[in-house]
Amino acid sequence: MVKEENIEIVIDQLYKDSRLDGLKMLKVAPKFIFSPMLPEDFKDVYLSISRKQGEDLRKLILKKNIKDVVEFGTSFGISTLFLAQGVIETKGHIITTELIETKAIKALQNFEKAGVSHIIDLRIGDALETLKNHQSSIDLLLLDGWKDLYLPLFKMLEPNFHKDTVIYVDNANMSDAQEFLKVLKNDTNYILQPMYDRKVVLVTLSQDKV
Ligand SMILES: C[S@@+](CC[C@H](N)C(=O)[O-])C[C@H]1O[C@@H](n2cnc3c(N)ncnc32)[C@H](O)[C@@H]1O
Repeated sequence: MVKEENIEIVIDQLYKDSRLDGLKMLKVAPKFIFSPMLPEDFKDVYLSISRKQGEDLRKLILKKNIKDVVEFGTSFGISTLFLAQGVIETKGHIITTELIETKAIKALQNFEKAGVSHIIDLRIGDALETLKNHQSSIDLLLLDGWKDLYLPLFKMLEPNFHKDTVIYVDNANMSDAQEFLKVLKNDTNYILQPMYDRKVVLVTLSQDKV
């Protein structure tokens, strides 16, 4: 049986460890004057969602009885653990994917410590490959990886959406997410709802179109 307190302990520990994120980012920042930010530049950085976002995601899962979750961008697993808190109660399941192997291995250890490995399928590699040919329907898609992949991933997984699917777009206020959001804004099939001062956009399907 999953012990809620074990998940909380692991989440607390990970947030403590992530306090050094700011410092680590400062160290690599000069590099980005000349070259684009790559996932491997952030191999030691959590880049996680906030605790408030995590707690609200859990509530969203319960409110909408979400069972099938797909996450792009596991990092060390903070967001996945919040998702797990929700789907434990709805008896659901999470597929999450991470490009950087060392991060994924740490995330797997964190899921083990929290006692939630049995409900999480972590796929190591490029999300466009690891989520290819996805067969089952998706209740919640969490986009929290590199922004240039948001649109191709969204298009690839769109056939798996249903009328109540929720797409949670994190870091929606970043410049490289704007092209993706523009496409969705112009698509009458979707409704966009900004949250947390536009850091997040929640996308749902227009009910008159489904
Ligand atoms: C913002 S972080 C995710 C944070 C995590 N969701 C959390 O809240 O704890 C984004 C992650 O996406 C990963 N990533 C970037 N490009 C990817 C790709 N093509 N496929 C899978 N993961 C990728 C990065 O390595 C990074 O760890």
